[in-house]
Amino acid sequence: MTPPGTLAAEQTPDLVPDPRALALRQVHRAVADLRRGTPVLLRGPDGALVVAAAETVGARGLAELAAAGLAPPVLLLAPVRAAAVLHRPVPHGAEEEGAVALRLPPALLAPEALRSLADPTAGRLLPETPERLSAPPLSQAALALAKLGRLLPALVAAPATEAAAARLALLSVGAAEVLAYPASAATSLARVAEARVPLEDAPEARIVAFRAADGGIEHLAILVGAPEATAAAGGAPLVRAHSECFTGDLLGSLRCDCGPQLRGAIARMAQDPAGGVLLYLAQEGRGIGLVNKLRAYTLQDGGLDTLDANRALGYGADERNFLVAATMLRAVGVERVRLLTNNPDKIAGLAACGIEVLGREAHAFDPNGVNDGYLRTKAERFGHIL
Ligand SMILES: Nc1nc2c(ncn2[C@@H]2O[C@H](COP(=O)(O)OP(=O)(O)OP(=O)(O)O)[C@@H](O)[C@H]2O)c(=O)[nH]1
Ligand SMILES: [Zn+2]
Repeated sequence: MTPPGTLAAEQTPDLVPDPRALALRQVHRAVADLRRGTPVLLRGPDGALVVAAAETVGARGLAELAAAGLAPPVLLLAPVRAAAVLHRPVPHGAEEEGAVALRLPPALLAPEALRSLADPTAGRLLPETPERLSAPPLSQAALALAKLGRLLPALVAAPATEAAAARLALLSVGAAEVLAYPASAATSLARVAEARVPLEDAPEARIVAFRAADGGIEHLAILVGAPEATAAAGGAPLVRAHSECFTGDLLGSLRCDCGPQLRGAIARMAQDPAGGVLLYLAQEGRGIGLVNKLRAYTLQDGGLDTLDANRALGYGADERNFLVAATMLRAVGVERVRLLTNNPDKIAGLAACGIEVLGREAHAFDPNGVNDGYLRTKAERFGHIL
């Protein structure tokens, strides 16, 4: 019987599940489980894989994984990280497959050893070098799930059945939903709050906050002057898609050029009669997250440049998603823009998402004596126009 004060399912016809909302919710929950060291089940068309993040899994998670798995677990790594662990060049065909599997002898099937295998900054010597196996189906979706959680893309994984995972109350998520998540979350962004916030460099500024249906972190649009009116009259305001940088934006880190770019963009928009929109995107570290950016900095102090450091962690050089920026621009009525950037990928990325980029305005600042190499790498390896 339905308890008093509640509704029976048949009395709430509006509660028909919305497949997209359900998929976002399930992926978000799976990410949270991985982040706290709990295994999850990834489902595909031809079977399922129980996975746990090498970075967070503890003894209990490993025991749950062993109990749910149909075979001994393996370690899934991104090809570049696997090459470093195996002391060999990137294994043949691994780049295309997107993942490499390694056998885990008992000495390596322990939380500390797994963290050393996952993290190139851990720097501990392993008791033995693992052996390469062929990557099981769903490996790529497993790495993608860890990346969504801004974890190192390194997972312990074993084939499993849905029944075994359900017995252990492990969460189950579809691989297709994981792969569709970034685009799906981006297009679900909606305005949730806004306020007038006069800024030192732009007294006429408003901040509009956006939230996606996944319940994840908010992105912000800073409207300087009257860009919406400019757009409504057919003009093109200045736009900057600025990825958040805690170290540069807030602390004034000298390792990058983000702080001057942020303040400089706002000041420039305040001087422009067309006004501007600064998108403050929660894509820290070009989409790898602050924790991994700090790891990348450690690797850079060891000699790698900003691009190779990302790859050594198992991430791509740039993991950002331009659909977030395009959706926000559309929501404030700005679809034709003059883009403040040196990065040609941003122009192409926004254009691919339907934003008309009428022109590019250079946004370079002099090197500060610390970020010289970083800026050089952006020009030489990312193709930045300086
Ligand atoms: N992974 C990583 N991210 C970094 C590093 N240095 C800065 N970042 C991040 O890079 C992002 C800054 O990029 P943006 O200024 O938005 O863009 P850009 O690609 O440099 O292009 P511009 O529009 O020309 O500035 C921020 O999220 C920073 O946290 C680094 O060494 N490694
Ligand atoms: Zn920065």
